[in-house]
Amino acid sequence: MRDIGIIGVGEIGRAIVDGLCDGVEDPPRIHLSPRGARTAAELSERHEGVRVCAGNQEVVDSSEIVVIAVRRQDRHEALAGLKVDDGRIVVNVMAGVGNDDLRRTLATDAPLVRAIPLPAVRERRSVTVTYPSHPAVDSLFERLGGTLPVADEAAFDVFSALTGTLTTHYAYLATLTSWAAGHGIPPEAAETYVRGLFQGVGRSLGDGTRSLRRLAADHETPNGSNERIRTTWFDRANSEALTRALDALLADLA
Ligand SMILES: NC(=O)C1=CN([C@@H]2O[C@H](COP(=O)(O)OP(=O)(O)OC[C@H]3O[C@@H](n4cnc5c(N)ncnc54)[C@H](OP(=O)(O)O)[C@@H]3O)[C@@H](O)[C@H]2O)C=CC1
Repeated sequence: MRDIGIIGVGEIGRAIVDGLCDGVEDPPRIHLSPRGARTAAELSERHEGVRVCAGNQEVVDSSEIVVIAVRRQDRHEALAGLKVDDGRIVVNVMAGVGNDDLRRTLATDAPLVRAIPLPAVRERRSVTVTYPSHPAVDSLFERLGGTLPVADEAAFDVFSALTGTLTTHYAYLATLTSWAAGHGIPPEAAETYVRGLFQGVGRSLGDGTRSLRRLAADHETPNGSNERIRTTWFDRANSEALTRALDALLADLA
């Protein structure tokens, strides 16, 4: 696919453009919506094949694949009245917006594919969940780190809920850092140390030969400090609270 359009040029729109273009020998032509003007202008200056359109209809008319990346609450304003003929392929990255909902808004018979690109598509290092599988869309996300097509929209929503846990992970690390700083460790030293510790965790996650339970056990001395924090803080009540929060998120996404 040579022509890709993006309606909604914010965080995730920008990550997709950078992933498709940065250091790529033969990048696609990319057509951006005018809103998010500063980001759109910056991207079109930085990448040769990227241009800003006069309006959202021009994005659609110029593109074989159109990525919809506005916030959920902005979708009607952004999309109502657009004409999307059946020959285009629409990629819906809006969290919590099902394809039925989007089809009503766009009133089109064009193929609609849901996708969950994450910011790491910028470095082409993130696997993108898609539903339903479509060869052109799957090959687009292959270029950005990989594609994981799933069997139905219910499975898609489960993966979508999982992606809602990322910033909690950063907040957890920030809390560890603040705790150490509260005990007199210079904040910078605390943060550098915590980042290093969990970069090690990231590397060990790359070892697919060990299950997550195995990795936890391998890092734990019986009756040691790790076992103590796991069993006294991440205890059954905490784990169940997390499960309930995920269930509630899933219910809202579905
Ligand atoms: N951030 C992430 O990691 C992920 C986000 N998503 C989904 O992607 C979507 C966008 O998220 P994110 O990039 O974080 O949000 P941002 O707020 O960063 O970007 C949304 C963009 O949409 C633009 N916009 C608003 N109204 C219109 C319109 N009428 N026509 C064209 N563009 C418009 C906004 O412009 P302006 O600034 O002028 O308002 C803004 O640039 C959401 O639905 C989210 O659920 C999905 C996966 C991951």
